Amino acid sequence: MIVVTELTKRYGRRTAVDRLSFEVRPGVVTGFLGPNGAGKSTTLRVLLGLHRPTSGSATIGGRRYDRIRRPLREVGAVLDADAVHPGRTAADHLACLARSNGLGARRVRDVLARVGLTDVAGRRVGGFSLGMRQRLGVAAALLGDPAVLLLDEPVNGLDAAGVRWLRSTLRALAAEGRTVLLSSHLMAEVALTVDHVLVIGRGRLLDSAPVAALRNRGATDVVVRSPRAADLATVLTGLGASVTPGVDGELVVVGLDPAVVGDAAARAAIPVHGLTRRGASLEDAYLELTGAEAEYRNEEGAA
Ligand SMILES: Nc1ncnc2c1ncn2[C@@H]1O[C@H](COP(=O)(O)OP(=O)(O)OP(=O)(O)O)[C@@H](O)[C@H]1O
Repeated sequence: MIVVTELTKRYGRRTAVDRLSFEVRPGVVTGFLGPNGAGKSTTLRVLLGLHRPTSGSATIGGRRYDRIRRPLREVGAVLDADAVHPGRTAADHLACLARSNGLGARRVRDVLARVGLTDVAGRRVGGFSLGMRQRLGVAAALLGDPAVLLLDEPVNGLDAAGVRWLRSTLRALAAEGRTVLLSSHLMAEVALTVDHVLVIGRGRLLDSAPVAALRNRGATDVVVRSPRAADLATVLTGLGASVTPGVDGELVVVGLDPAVVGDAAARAAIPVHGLTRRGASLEDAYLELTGAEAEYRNEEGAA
């Protein structure tokens, strides 16, 4: 469990994090979202004891990071995929970390296997692709078998296979009861990976919600296809919907649930060949939340 309470962090006159409070629960993957400069990395750095808070607190398992006796066994972090000496092999890098944290060689083998790097364990990290370096970062974070995982922009630069791998790995780690928090500035990047999102802007919490709730918040359309589209349009308009005809007998219906559309077609004996809810994208909901922040930044950029 991660608990951030009234956390403020200032760098000189710039307030990076502004009285931020939130909790991250175990068992689910939580996304920490916000536009560039929103304060995500700063918050993670405070959580990891790399920066001191100006005020407020940030704890992991009830303790500040610097009070945790064996940090690697409590919290694993993936901050920067390039923070590994390029001349070292993957196995050496992990073995060194394990030794300095009192962990056995067995753990190195286990985490290499878990992230699928066993076959390249003896290769120098300098020759690794970004995806392989990200895997190595996750392996290092898992060395101490921690209950909490923090990942800063882990999806950045990964290809489709890498994203899929990360998604299933993080989901599996959460399913084991771990607390998993990953940051991103793009909703689309993490929409399929996270269960819950914390959205921040200008250092403040804008929202904390399950992804499903955020998805349902925006307006939704129903797309229905029928060989008698014109008749169906008349029926649906009669029920108060706004109906826009598309191609191939498709109608875009606003103002009715899919069930109501299907039932109305059945009552009128109009065949339906397709019926789908087209949700406002999560990205839309996210942009709406962070819109004011983006405007502020654009003005700042223009100035
Ligand atoms: N060490 C620092 N010294 C001064 N200002 C900093 C420092 N670190 C961050 N900031 C400022 O604090 C604000 C928040 O930055 P932070 O890196 O936490 O945002 P972020 O949400 O992680 O952004 P990004 O998605 O771009 O990584 C920004 O305005 C940034 O310029």
